[in-house]
Amino acid sequence: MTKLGLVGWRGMVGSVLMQRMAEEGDFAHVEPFYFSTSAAGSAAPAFGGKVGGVLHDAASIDTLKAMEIIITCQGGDYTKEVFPKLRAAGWKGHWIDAASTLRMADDAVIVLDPVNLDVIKAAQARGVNNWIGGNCTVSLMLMGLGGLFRADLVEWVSAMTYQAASGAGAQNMRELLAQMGALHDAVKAELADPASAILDIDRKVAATMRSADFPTKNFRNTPLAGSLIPWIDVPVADGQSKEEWKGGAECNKILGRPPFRSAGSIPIDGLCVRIGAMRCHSQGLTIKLKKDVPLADVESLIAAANPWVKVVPNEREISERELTPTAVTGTLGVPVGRLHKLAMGPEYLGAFTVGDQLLWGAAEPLRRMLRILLDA
Ligand SMILES: NC(=O)C1=CN([C@@H]2O[C@H](COP(=O)(O)OP(=O)(O)OC[C@H]3O[C@@H](n4cnc5c(N)ncnc54)[C@H](OP(=O)(O)O)[C@@H]3O)[C@@H](O)[C@H]2O)C=CC1
Ligand SMILES: N[C@@H](CC(=O)OP(=O)(O)O)C(=O)O
Repeated sequence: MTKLGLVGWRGMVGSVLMQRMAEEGDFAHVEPFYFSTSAAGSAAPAFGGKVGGVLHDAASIDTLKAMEIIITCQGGDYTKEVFPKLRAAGWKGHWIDAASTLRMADDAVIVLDPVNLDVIKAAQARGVNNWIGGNCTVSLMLMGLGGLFRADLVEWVSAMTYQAASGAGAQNMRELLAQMGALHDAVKAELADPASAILDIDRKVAATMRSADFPTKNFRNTPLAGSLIPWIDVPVADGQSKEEWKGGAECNKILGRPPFRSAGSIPIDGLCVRIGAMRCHSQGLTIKLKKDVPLADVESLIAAANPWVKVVPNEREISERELTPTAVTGTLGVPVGRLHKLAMGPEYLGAFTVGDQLLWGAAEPLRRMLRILLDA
């Protein structure tokens, strides 16, 4: 039975991964070894009905070296610290990682098999053994639009994102809820009085958001509830944030295209914005098609690309019901809607897509890569 090392299994992404592995019966195919950066020696969990013994030290290269496959959701600092030492010690096993650290490395593949199984298979044949999950926004956009890329119809894409608090981490999700609670508390009495003036309520809400007591530590001192944050991650070149840069860089790599901004790559760019959703990222997309393709054909191509994408008719009621974070959260479905040709011309397509940032955005591509390796 394949020895599988699990690192970061109790974090937010790791917990979603464990839940999905249990649901899909993946533990039946492996001998799991659980690692910890904080509690080595304590009892390991028993996901999938398999008792895992004790927690191993996630910094122990000797123990990690005995694994045939390691999946880590521990984060980039862990990868930076441990991965080079493990390879330097001669470890030849498969490394599956949620962190961005190794994504653009030449000897690593960004995995999203419903979109790039061909790239994964070719890499397996070359002996690649570093398999990295893509950025959540990127993976969710490609799950939605994969059919158009596969048909080579996309000249460029502009993605305007509406990213959930979960992308910033578990503490940020908590802080968003604390902010919502603080805003409600500030105007509770006025809300209970139907005769109160809405502009007084609004003034109090704005004052609460701007007050020094408002809980904003995790969001870099910026309120999110009742507002938004038009910057995600650090600045990079050309006026972009790193999250925006990942759109172009990672999409092209996932699709097996030349590097972003070089000949043959697809320009993909836009603005990434944090909003007060819990764990679903949404994206408003402008797509320049290579030619005028009838809308019905566009819809068929999108719908046929994978079993999880679903075209939502461009109608008000169904869009309000099915094309929202509330409808999608906790599911593997990737609805794509608002599909219509834009006023700029018949090659310009408007679209809106929503996806769970912790499932297809993080855990699911890793889980599926594990199965590809186990089934090889
Ligand atoms: N959040 C996201 O949207 C995405 C994250 N990623 C990547 O995954 C990495 C992990 O992200 P995420 O899961 O959000 O990180 P978490 O902070 O939830 O978990 C990371 C680690 O923190 C330790 N930890 C300390 N206190 C707790 C606690 N109270 N509950 C659970 N774990 C705790 C655990 O390590 P230990 O058990 O060893 O103590 C855990 O494995 C990120 O750094 C990023 O690289 C990738 C895609 C999306
Ligand atoms: N940066 C993403 C989440 C994330 O972890 O991305 P990456 O895996 O590329 O570091 C967000 O804030 O929504």
